[in-house]
Amino acid sequence: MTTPRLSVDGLTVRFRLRTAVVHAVTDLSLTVQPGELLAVVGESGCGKSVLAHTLLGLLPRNATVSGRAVLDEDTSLLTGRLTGVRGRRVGLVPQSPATALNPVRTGRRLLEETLRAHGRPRTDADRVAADVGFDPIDLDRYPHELSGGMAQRLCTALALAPEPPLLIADEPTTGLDRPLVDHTLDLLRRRCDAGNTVILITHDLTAAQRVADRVAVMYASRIVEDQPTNALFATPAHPYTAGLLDALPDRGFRAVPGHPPMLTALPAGCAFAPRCTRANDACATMPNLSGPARCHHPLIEQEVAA
Ligand SMILES: Nc1ncnc2c1ncn2[C@@H]1O[C@H](COP(=O)(O)OP(=O)(O)OP(=O)(O)O)[C@@H](O)[C@H]1O
Ligand code: NI
Repeated sequence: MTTPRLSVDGLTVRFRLRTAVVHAVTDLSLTVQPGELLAVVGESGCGKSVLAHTLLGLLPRNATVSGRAVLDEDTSLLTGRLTGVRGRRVGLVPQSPATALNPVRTGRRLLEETLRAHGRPRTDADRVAADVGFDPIDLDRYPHELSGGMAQRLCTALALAPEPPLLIADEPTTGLDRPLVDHTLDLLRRRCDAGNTVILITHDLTAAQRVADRVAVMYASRIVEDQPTNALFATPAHPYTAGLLDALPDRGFRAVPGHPPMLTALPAGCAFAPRCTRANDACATMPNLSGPARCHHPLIEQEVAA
């Protein structure tokens, strides 16, 4: 099975509530090549998990989706009929492992069922568990007998068991100690080095820096910057990206002042403008992508150095 390329084009997701519409993902485009590890970062509520669920066809009934998401040339992720294909080709490490695990099955049973469903021997269970740092002895426990970090690793093992060429890992290191965080990140990196594709959703920029080839920064439902990892950390172009980097412990520890806007009431122009020290009248209209960033006045290299 060759690894597909993922192309997302103009993806837009809305949720209808009784009195409002949530703009969860807006006009989002990206391409992930085979062997590439793309990190998607951004503050809580910016639409990262909705993006993941959309690619897996897991949206609730109050959602409407437009745009395109295609694996290879022929496999559209957004058509319900291709669920079987998707199940084998796209894996998800869910953000909330505790609620994702069937409570009446032991870890071993869950893992063996997944392996068998994908034509792999049950006897692989111990190895798949050990690979993610889950002690095979603990496979005989039920989900409620697992710590948050153990449930997290079991979910990672379940997502990897079918050996999906595209894995979307939504905050896969939550609840893990530093050594297990690094173990998980390195495991994802090795998958890419073997030719698979990974999308790592994380609020942890240090994690992204450690393993990602590219980083996409989301703000208020849109990608506002998309750059190779080294370039993004050395010369962020969007003021929001620069703000996220300034919040890192080794870079000044200054959080971006203010809060993201409500996704039910987004402004017509740049949604970051109210928090942006560079904002001016131009920001009342939505900026196009200029270079790597969607901004009317992106930072230039000299400013980043200053
Ligand atoms: N089923 C739904 N109905 C209405 N709104 C929803 C639904 N699912 C998600 N949302 C909203 O969509 C927005 C994006 O949520 P999402 O879970 O993608 O954020 P996130 O970037 O993953 O945040 P976090 O870092 O906290 O996980 C939020 O405002 C959320 O409340
Ligand atoms: Ni999320």
